[in-house]
Amino acid sequence: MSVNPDRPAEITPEELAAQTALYAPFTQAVRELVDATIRTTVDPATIRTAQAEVEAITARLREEQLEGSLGAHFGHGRARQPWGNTVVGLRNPVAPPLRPVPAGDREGEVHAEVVLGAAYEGPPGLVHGGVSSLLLDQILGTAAAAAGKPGMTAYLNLTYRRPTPLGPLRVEGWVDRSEGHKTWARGHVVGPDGPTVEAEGLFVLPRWARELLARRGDAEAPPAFE
Ligand SMILES: CCCCCCCCCCCCCC(=O)SCCNC(=O)CCNC(=O)[C@H](O)C(C)(C)COP(=O)(O)OP(=O)(O)OC[C@H]1O[C@@H](n2cnc3c(N)ncnc32)[C@H](O)[C@@H]1OP(=O)(O)O
Repeated sequence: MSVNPDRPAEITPEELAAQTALYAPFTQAVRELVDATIRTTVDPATIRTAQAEVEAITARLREEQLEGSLGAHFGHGRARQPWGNTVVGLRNPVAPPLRPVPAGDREGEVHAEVVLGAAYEGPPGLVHGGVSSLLLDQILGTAAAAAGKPGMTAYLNLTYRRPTPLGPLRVEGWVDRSEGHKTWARGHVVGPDGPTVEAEGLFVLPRWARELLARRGDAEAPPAFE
């Protein structure tokens, strides 16, 4: 986790809400810019003008910025905000974003509705296989964390049953079983015609985290990432 000494790790729910209201629409606007960049058919002069405008905005934003990545150092209580995360990050325009919510009745089960547009294309008109893997890694990890057994991905096995079309999709994850610090999770991407990609993965609470918890006498669980 990266730490920015200028920003407090503990912020109030009100400050969290204010930052969410500020950054969520800004990030969405940049996401729209990416989609428009891919799909625009305007004339060459307009492209050059737009490029200069985008470069000017980038320069303005770089006048003040963090060193390194955003990390997940701030939040309220035990909840940390992974706002730079490439799948769920509220401040990351690369994130589709995925918004997993508790669902179903399997252990740790979480679902996320998502619309993947032109930015996530692999084969023409279809979702890139690596993007499906990205979403499944996150949702399986979230399921493990939701079950109170957070961990890092040790392995992730994927079976691509059929092509995944761009457009509206659902991503589901749940815990299959666990033994101590090891949790096996399963999940799939569901398209208009049913599951397209299936995943099975192992999530391990790393040795350093286990040792940290042992030093604290197991009094405190690992941080929860919202
Ligand atoms: C701090 C937690 C973070 C929580 C984040 C929640 C956010 C949710 C969303 C995030 C979603 C996004 C998620 C991401 O993107 S996570 C980013 C992608 N993943 C990584 O970068 C992980 C890199 N690898 C490691 O850090 C360590 O190797 C891990 C953590 C995996 C093991 O750790 P560590 O080296 O310290 O522990 P250990 O050596 O004592 O091994 C422990 C046990 O595990 C067994 N084993 C290990 N590897 C394998 C394997 N490949 N197959 C089968 N078994 C395996 C091993 O045999 C042993 O078993 P046992 O002898 O005890 O029975």
